[in-house]
Amino acid sequence: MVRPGRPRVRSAPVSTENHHRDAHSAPPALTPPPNALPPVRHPDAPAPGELLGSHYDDCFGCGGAQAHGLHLEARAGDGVTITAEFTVQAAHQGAPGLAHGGVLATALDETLGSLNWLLRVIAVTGRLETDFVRPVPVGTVLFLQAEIVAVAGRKIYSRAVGRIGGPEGPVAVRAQALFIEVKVEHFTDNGRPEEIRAAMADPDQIRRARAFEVNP
Ligand SMILES: CCCCCCCC/C=C\CCCCCCCC(=O)SCCNC(=O)CCNC(=O)[C@H](O)C(C)(C)COP(=O)(O)OP(=O)(O)OC[C@H]1O[C@@H](n2cnc3c(N)ncnc32)[C@H](O)[C@@H]1OP(=O)(O)O
Repeated sequence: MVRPGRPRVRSAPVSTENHHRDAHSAPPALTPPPNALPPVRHPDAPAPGELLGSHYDDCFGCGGAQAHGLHLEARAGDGVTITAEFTVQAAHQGAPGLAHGGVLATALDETLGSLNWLLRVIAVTGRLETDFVRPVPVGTVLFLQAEIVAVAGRKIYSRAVGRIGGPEGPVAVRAQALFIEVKVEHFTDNGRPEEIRAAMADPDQIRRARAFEVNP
């Protein structure tokens, strides 16, 4: 007799090969090609230890104007690395008392996005692969560390890790990513006109966009 309800799924053996992935075993789309080069820190990049500041006040990741945003603060590190922190708020829950996975992915995405500032390149996320290693309670300070691994033309290969509480805390999330360099027109051609108009009227925003544009 066939009973209605949830089908029984016999679980197949689970491969553990991806559990502790590093740059040497990245999936194909996230593996730098043979012609990739090491990243070069731009001479005008913020000094190690300097806060990067928000790239846009209304950014959900780093903007000050988003009440329920992450308010993530990123700081330049040595070489082409950054660190960042954000405190998981009640508005960021998925399960009771725990951070939503999408919010944690946002924190990784924002940290990796900020990292491109050290190259003085505007880039957007093409691919972001995230491992969720341990649950992150509300109230946690998530401490993120990110680095660019390699650059191939417009493609920027990077990775990040998020730890609970501080730089020595247990790993909660990891990510590998591919960012693609774009021109300012990526935003001006595609963004909703009212926000683009407001951004164009804001001298701070213009200055930030120009800083990217003069990239030699
Ligand atoms: C006054 C106004 C001023 C405004 C100025 C603002 C300044 C703001 C400053 C900083 C902003 C940073 C914001 C940070 C926020 C955090 C980061 C995010 O969340 S970003 C949002 C999420 N991401 C997207 O919305 C991308 C959507 N996707 C696209 O627009 C396109 O797909 C794009 C640009 C990524 C690529 O399109 P193509 O036409 O330009 O280039 P193709 O030829 O398709 O790709 C180039 C290469 O990349 C590979 N590629 C592209 N996507 C890939 C993927 N998903 N996986 C693997 N490879 C991929 C391709 O295979 C190709 O490789 P081969 O050159 O042939 O070797």
